Amino acid sequence: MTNTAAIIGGGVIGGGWAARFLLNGWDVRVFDPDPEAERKIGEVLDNARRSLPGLSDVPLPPEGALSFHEEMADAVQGAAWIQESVPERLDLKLKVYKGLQEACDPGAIIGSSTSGFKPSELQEGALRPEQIVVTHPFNPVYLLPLIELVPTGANPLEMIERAQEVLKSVGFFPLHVKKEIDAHIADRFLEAVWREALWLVKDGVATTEEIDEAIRMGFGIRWGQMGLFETYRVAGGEAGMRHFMAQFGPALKWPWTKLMDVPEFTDELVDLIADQSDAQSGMHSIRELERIRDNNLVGMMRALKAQNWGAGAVLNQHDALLKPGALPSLEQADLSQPILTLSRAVPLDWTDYNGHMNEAKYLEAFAAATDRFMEIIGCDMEYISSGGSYFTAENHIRYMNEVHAGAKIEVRTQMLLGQGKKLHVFHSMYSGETLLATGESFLLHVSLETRRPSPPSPSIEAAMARIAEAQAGLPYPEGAGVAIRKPS
Ligand SMILES: NC(=O)C1=CN([C@@H]2O[C@H](COP(=O)(O)OP(=O)(O)OC[C@H]3O[C@@H](n4cnc5c(N)ncnc54)[C@H](O)[C@@H]3O)[C@@H](O)[C@H]2O)C=CC1
Ligand SMILES: C[N+](C)(C)CC(=O)CC(=O)[O-]
Repeated sequence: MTNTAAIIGGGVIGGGWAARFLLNGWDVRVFDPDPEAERKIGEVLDNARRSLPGLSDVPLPPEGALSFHEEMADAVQGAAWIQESVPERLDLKLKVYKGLQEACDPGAIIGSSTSGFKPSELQEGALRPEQIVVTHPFNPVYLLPLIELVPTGANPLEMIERAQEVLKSVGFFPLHVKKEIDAHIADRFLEAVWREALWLVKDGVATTEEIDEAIRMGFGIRWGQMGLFETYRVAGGEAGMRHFMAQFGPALKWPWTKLMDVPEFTDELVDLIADQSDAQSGMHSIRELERIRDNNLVGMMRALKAQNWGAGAVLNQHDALLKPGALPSLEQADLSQPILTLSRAVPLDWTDYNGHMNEAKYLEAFAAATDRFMEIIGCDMEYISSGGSYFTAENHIRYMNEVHAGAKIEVRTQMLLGQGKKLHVFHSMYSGETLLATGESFLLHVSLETRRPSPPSPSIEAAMARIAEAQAGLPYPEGAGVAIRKPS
């Protein structure tokens, strides 16, 4: 079966699924009766294209093909994954499964984005209940990794494992919810917080803005990296969770929450909340807020990536899945040409107030290209842990063209000198055929013990000699060896 996904319902969530699959190389076929669906998905895709590819430090596969279909039966033909994201109404979802199961491949996985229905409710009366499973995502689906994967006993183990594999392959973190329950796991928390927040506004204790500050200035950031239990374990000090529970256990019986005591959802309450929300955020359009949200999420997730923690660890695992074949080794590269040493998309957090990639990030990209060149000649992590490495002695960057978030960039590296302890490389950065910048670096091989220059291993010498011989015919690059001229 090809990597084809069918998206049934292309609103906020279906659009996010479409973007996630497309940008990970899947063909996507959409069915949505809304005449505006194509435009709406286009806008979600614009957001996804600027934010998702740069989350990876390796290139994503080439984008898949997107098509829109007038008939649901046509959209699901040949699809390995069918994602249902129609409005949260059980009768509508059941009707949709009936129609699509008559036309789809019996081996295809049918995932439902339902926020709260149990999978057994979705499977009831279905032609093939074993095909249907809850795959509950989080908005924005193209950035957030969590999928609550909720099967029932009707779903074969093989299908659950295949679903996990597909979800991981497009960068998700499938959380297998082993016991079905209304609203799964995460939405139960969101409901509890939402309910309490409605009370606080209704009773005039806090405005919508004050509640948002209470979340984002404190526990919201903390939750994003450690969740609830690990955070509270740390809050218990050296005695950990037991001490935390002893200290705060009694508070559970104090009037700290109203919980199931739901405020009456009157027009007055809706007006109060909506008016406060307009006063808080009405100066931004929804598209602007989506972009602000995406900028922040990308920055936070890439910070977690550097720590290899939480959502950041999931991103690293996805990079590892994509990595094979991304950059050539010494044996694979055409050594007679500058060697491909970096291929990636510009991350959102590399852009600045001028709306383009910041000057400092060119050095970050060239430094990554130098690291890759070191790996190619044999100065990899294993070699470095044996005590040898390179230190950079000098860099010179020329900026020629600007580049924006999401654009694919490549760096090709020519070795100008690789002899003894000296390594002199010239990097050229491209977006397509456009030369964006050049970066020239001079490095010295060092002993990490003495911190002084030292000769490299014979195998590094040999690799450099091979490249020097192969690249001997290349012209000396225009721009190499130059510096900023004295103003005349
Ligand atoms: N919006 C959110 O924050 C989240 C929503 N969900 C769930 O995702 C599902 C979809 O929600 P949203 O995308 O927010 O709703 P939405 O209203 O933005 O999109 C629903 C789409 O389904 C289309 N549709 C209606 N009937 C259809 C049919 N018979 N066949 C195909 N398409 C049809 C509509 O035209 C619309 O484009 C719901 O089950 C919801 O609970 C899950 C996670 C988060
Ligand atoms: C509000 N909601 C129940 C639709 C939320 C979700 O289902 C998940 C999310 O993205 O917050």
